[in-house]
Amino acid sequence: MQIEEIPLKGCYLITPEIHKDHRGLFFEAFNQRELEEKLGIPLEFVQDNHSVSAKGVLRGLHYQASPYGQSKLVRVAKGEVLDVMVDLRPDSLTFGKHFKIRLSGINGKMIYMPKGIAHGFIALQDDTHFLYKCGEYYNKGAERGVIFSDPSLNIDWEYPREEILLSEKDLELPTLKELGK
Ligand SMILES: Cc1cn([C@H]2C[C@H](O)[C@@H](COP(=O)(O)OP(=O)(O)O[C@H]3O[C@@H](C)C(=O)[C@@H](O)[C@H]3O)O2)c(=O)[nH]c1=O
Repeated sequence: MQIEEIPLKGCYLITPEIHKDHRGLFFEAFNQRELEEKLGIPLEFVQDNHSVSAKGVLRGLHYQASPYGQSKLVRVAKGEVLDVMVDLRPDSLTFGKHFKIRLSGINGKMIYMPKGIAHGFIALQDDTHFLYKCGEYYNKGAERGVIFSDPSLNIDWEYPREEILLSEKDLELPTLKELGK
């Protein structure tokens, strides 16, 4: 697997080695020992999540409040997304900045993000399967989010606004300013 640090400190792009043959392909989606060695940090994931989205579904931007923050290792098993991370760590040099990347079942790319990052994605194909490991359990009371269209974040979702599908919860998320951040 290849690892590159992306412009948000502590976030990494992971490209697995994909073995193709006449039957199809094979790759290691998670190898704790190798990933810990390459990232230089201990990893302890306690929950695996799997969501399925239709084209145009936008989930985000989500995080859990301290002390329930979640590191995440995210990937797409089928379909494609534009994945977006926003740095909400108050002491970070890249606070308020975002990074986006296309993840797909074809490119197999993954992102590791530490806690303190708000995360979201838009599905670019129907029946997109998004899989992720979390370093902390889901905690309903600690769920937080920032509205995807926050003008101060200025994220180009590269998708027509009128075709974006959101949950009612995500439609009502606050801006960073409203959160007092
Ligand atoms: C996230 C989550 C949701 N749920 C439940 C709550 C709700 O009834 C249903 C759907 O939840 P949501 O609408 O919050 O699902 P979703 O919008 O897919 O939320 C996810 O979005 C992406 C971008 C993330 O990064 C994740 O951390 C998570 O916040 O599933 C769990 O049981 N466990 C979980 O870990």
